[in-house]
Amino acid sequence: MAALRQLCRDLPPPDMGADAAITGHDSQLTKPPGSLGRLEELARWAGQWQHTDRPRAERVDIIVFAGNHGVTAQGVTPWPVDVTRQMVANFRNGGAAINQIARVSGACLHVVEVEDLRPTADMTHAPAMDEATFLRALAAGMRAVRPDTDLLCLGEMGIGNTTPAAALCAALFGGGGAKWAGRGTGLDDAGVRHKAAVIDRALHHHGMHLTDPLAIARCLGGHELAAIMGAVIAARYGNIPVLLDGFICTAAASPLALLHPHGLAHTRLSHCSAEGGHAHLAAALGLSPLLELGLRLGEGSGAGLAIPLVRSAIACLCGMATFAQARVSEKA
Ligand SMILES: O=C(O)c1ccc[n+]([C@@H]2O[C@H](COP(=O)([O-])O)[C@@H](O)[C@H]2O)c1
Ligand SMILES: Cc1cc2nc[nH]c2cc1C
Repeated sequence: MAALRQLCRDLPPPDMGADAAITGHDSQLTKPPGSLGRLEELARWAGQWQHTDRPRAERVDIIVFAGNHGVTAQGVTPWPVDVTRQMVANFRNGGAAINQIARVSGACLHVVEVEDLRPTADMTHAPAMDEATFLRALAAGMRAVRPDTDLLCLGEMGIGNTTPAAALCAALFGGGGAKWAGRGTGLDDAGVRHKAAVIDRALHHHGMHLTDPLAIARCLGGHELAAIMGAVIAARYGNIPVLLDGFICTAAASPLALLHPHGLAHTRLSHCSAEGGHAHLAAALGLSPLLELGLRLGEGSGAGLAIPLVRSAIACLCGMATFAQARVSEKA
């Protein structure tokens, strides 16, 4: 745990030389300054973290981390837990939404069954993971990041995982179960109230241990959430910008924001999920979503949909003519 904490404290900074070069080049391109809006910032972000003034998004990976959750014993999801394994098979057979989005976006999809889909402990009675399991799940996420990736999209699959995600948010940012519990895969109002009460019970059970972001991630998180955090850390050390997906994915990365003042600077939030807690979480982290499509699927779907935005941003930065090259007059 001490080594992990140090790794989080020592996260490398962006390349501000690349940033300055991109800003200079962008000002020469044949468009009114600022007219590409957030695309200009996206291209600069990619360059800062790839450490180059000519960023690329050719090799794009989408990794879906799958895991199961002991807290499903508390009736927090309307779906049977077997659906996690069944959906993993569906990903492998090409039949899920993310397979179609990955194909259209030109990304390579990888699926990782974290801890072989064994469930975590029920967080209302015990820490979801012991230290060894938490570190193993985190390391699985780190290993899944390929060093030659230009851009990494993260997603998850895990029946019941909106509950650990909401519990994590409540412990990290305050507000209790009622603020963070949402409908997930389709709970009704009574189901959401029950889920909020389950979260409050877990928070109460772990109360005295919940001051440290890593302890929170271990006691209230999940295997696939820990793996996502590992992947976000590995990407930072590997100079790979990251697109986060929905509520669970963002919650999984959140401990890093409290362990390092710029812990999530190499990430962008691809979209704002319809899961109620996601907008609260984006606000707490100061992240502004790229898309708002009413998605609440997970699987990395929102991250996959944002790939063309990053590609377009980079294509404009690297492919546009300058005023001099195109013989276009500059602003008077
Ligand atoms: O990405 C999101 O914001 C999101 C919001 C609601 C549900 N999900 C997906 O639904 C599953 C968890 O929902 P639940 O109701 O079983 O906790 C899990 O597989 C997630 O990928 C995902
Ligand atoms: C069918 C189904 C597909 C999913 N994909 C991500 N989470 C999911 C949850 C369910 C229930």
